[in-house]
Amino acid sequence: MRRRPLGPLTTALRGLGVDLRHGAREGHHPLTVHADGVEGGALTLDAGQSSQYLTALLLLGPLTAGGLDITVTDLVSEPYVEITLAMMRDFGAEVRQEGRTYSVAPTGYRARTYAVEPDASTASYFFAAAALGPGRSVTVPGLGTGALQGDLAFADVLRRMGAEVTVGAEGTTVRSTGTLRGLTVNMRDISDTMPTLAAIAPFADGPVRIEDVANTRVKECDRLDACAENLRRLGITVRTGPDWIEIHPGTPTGPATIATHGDHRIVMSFAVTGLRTPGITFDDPGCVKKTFPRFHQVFDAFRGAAPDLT
Ligand SMILES: O=C(O)C1=C[C@@H](OP(=O)(O)O)[C@@H](O)[C@H](O)C1
Ligand SMILES: C=C(OP(=O)(O)O)C(=O)O
Repeated sequence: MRRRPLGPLTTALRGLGVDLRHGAREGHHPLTVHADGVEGGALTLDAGQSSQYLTALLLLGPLTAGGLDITVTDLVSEPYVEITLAMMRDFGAEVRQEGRTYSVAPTGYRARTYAVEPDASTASYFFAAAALGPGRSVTVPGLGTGALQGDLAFADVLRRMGAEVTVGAEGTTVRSTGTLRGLTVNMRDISDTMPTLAAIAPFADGPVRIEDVANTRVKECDRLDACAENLRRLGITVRTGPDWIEIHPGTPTGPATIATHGDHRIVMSFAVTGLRTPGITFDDPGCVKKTFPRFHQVFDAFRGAAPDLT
């Protein structure tokens, strides 16, 4: 967490009169906030490195005294803004959007019962495993046409690669067709699934090039470098640039220990590679606890399960 850049959010909060002090390095955790409510007002924000600067401020908006007007100059991971706005409205917030300006009224929130969708980012590992085949199909119920999460679009990427994908009102099914094509894909909106795609990319019949994912370099680890490092350990040819990765077809070869860098998504992604690569182990398998503490048990059961899994 100490590596993660927070500067734009810090600047915005200080501009709103919040007394925020960083404990070690300016613009990084840890931090201390002394506050007695926030008056609100207008601000300009660069969310080109993380949508979480914007969503944090949006969530604050209803709780300010006078409301917030936030004008965004750049933005990544836009579906996370959409899901935040939808959920805020479900809890009684009023947000207007005109172009790149979000105006949040000081309504407060109303408590209610709320059903949380199954996690689409986590589903990506099982969808990717289904696309790898052979003869596999995976259905995730409760994650279908009405889903709010942008990461469900990962299923569209698998469709472009040749998998059979059905998104219905009740859920989503991915089925292998025996074909996995290479492609060039922009993952700016769905970058948490970049490692999932990288991990199955060697099995495609042509290069897989993933573009516009610079912000994956400032996640739990530098995910572009971590994917490249681990694919190379498995004997795969990989090229990377500031915001892209290109993975060439090949047969990943173990045994190999995946360098996880403490990142849950690196473990879960390379577990999918492990379905077709004997001898993959992890230097820190337990780091999946961030989002999926029982991942290894569930994935082992999946590995041995019937080919049609719900
Ligand atoms: O709002 C959120 O919970 C998230 C927003 C995205 O982050 P960035 O906008 O920082 O890319 C996403 O990658 C992250 O996993 C979760
Ligand atoms: C929460 C995640 O990402 P971030 O570190 O961007 O919050 C995640 O990868 O699940």
